[in-house]
Amino acid sequence: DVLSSKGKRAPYPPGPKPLPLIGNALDFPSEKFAQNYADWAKKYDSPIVHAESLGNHVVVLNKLEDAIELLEVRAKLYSDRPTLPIFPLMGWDFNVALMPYGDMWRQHRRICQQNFNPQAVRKYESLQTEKVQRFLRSLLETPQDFETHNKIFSVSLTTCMMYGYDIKSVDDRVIEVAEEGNVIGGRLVVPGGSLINIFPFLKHIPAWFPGASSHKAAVECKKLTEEMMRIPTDFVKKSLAEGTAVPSLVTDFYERKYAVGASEEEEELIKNVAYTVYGAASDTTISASNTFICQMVLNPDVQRKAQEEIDRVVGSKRLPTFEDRKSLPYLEAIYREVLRFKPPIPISVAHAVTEDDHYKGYLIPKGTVVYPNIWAMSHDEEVYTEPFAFNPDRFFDENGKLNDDDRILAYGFGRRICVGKSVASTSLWLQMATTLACFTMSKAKDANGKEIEVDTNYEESGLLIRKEPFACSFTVRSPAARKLVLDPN
Ligand code: HEM
Repeated sequence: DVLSSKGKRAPYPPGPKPLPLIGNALDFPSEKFAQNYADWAKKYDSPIVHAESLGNHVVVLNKLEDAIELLEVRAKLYSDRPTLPIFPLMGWDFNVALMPYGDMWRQHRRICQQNFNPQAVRKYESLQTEKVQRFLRSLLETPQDFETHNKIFSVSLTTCMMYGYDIKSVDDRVIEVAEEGNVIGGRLVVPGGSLINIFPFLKHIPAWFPGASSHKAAVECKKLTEEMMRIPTDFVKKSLAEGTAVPSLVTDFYERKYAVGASEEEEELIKNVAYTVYGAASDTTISASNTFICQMVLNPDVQRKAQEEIDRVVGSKRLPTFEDRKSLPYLEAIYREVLRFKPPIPISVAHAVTEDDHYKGYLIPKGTVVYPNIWAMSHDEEVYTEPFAFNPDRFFDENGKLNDDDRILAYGFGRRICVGKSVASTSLWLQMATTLACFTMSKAKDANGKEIEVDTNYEESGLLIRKEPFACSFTVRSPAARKLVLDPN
């Protein structure tokens, strides 16, 4: 059915009209991707929109049902990733999240699944508990630095899970290189970010050539990526040699390798997974937990209701634990609402199509880059009334029970769905539960005692959104809460 009855090929989905030669090169948004593509859906009166430049087709799905049909029901065709010619130059070809659909990806994904499935992640519970307790203690000591504490919580949790490497300060070189690498990399890979993506031959131009600035940035990015992999791996080897190693993905691997041997291939797999997870796990979780804090300040009634629930179910003599999760439905609704309200990767990570496909009368050609617009779906007025209000009550049915809308769209779709979602869910939940149990979050006051308005803006960093810095005051809720923070066990 490639050709319609008149012998013409089926049309592409609607979208801006292409110009001769350059197609839609000038139409692609360079910022606010999610909002812009949602606007296209309105403008062209179609939830599926399309644009094209120099043979590169992009399709954006703004409705959940289309994302499910294409990315999940037709997963066999829609599970590839667009590989940009720039990735190897950046050292990003080892990133599991960006690998093409195939055996190499499958081998890496299997290791992720073995470690991060809902049962397996229980092995991280004591580590998550330890890190959350440190987070609470830092909040008590220097509440004004809550953003730093929040960052250290997520990053150190990840580097401990992967390398047994504890990060205590944001000045740690591993944080620095990852951040620089991500900023440079993020700029290069956004649509329209680098000419190298459009003109692959540019990658043969040496970095020192005048004007080869994105090439230079890629080389810099590669150096940083290699450093980011090397520092914690060296740490693991050293700590094993010194007998100070603690269990982690990479430590366990090298222990096994030294004891019974392992192939070089296996070593690469483990190193690539650890490095990918470091990039995938921290900033996403930080984005979500900052949304949580910000919304608690802006919605004191929601906060109070959650605290009442925790007080009722958990009491004040101990901190909430994972066993309490099923007994705290309102907190569960807050977790859902945080990720609905501000999905950390609003248009997700692009999928790519491996064969020509037809859908709803449109042609989606082989190689098309497909973005599910998570933000548009989670703000779909037909599904969520008043989508721009932060309201956990939307997740309860008329009998006051949690409804079955428990699919967190923020984790993406199909075979490439976030493989770390159980880690993310448990880390975020424990952080939210214990913070609410011990602290009240409210607007900070300036030197004159006047409330400081909360900055609700986000900054786009590649495909990720990060909360802009904002002021917030953390007040310990009671002497009992203070005691729990200081002596949680
Ligand atoms: C709130 C936190 C997080 C959010 C919102 C998030 C979101 C996402 C999204 C949207 C994708 C792309 C899904 C798709 O292509 O359809 C993804 C992929 C991925 N995530 Fe997460 N993520 C989070 C935390 C984590 C954590 C904690 C880990 C690891 C422990 C992780 C590991 C990965 C990996 C490895 C991939 C690539 C999967 C693949 O391409 O096969 N993520 N994540």
